[in-house]
Amino acid sequence: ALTLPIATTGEPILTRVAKPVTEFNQQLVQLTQQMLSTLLAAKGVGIAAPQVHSNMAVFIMASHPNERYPDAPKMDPIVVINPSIIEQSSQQVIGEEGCLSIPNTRINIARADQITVKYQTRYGQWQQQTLRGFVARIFLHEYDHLQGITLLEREQ
Ligand SMILES: O=C(CSC(=O)[C@H](Cc1ccccc1)CC(F)(F)F)c1ccccc1
Ligand SMILES: [Zn+2]
Repeated sequence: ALTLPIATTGEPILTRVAKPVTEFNQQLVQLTQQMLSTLLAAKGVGIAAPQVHSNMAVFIMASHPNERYPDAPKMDPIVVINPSIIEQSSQQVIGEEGCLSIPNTRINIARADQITVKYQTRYGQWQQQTLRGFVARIFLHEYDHLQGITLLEREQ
């Protein structure tokens, strides 16, 4: 099967800091393919490597309209590797989030509405982008996973 088991709350992998990717090889391409099929099968809008028991600094964002965010942009999945956050707006927005690793849970989280980020593509090319709204929210949610942080640690 192309999908991978998803780690759930209590599994140590979810609390560890992910390691930077240094080898942009076929193994990495395969991991991103398996993460994508796992994400699509779970009907999520994002997934991070630690959630599929890999400690690599990799995640995928795949925004699409959903009942919580009906006007969410429909976008092609983006593979994000070795991300960093360059700037975050002081303006925050509270929004409801879910997590594939915390089943049947919805938590309201305050996040910066606009962020400037830097990351590498699956081919190792550096990208710098400004993200807003729901896509910024997904990025920050997945970025947290790479720091070993989940919604439960963010909940007020
Ligand atoms: O599609 C989901 C399912 S949960 C999901 O896609 C997580 C990503 C996410 C959901 C909502 C806001 C930000 C990120 C996936 C995770 F946990 F693996 F990262 C969704 C849930 C609540 C609000 C909007 C969408
Ligand atoms: Zn999550």
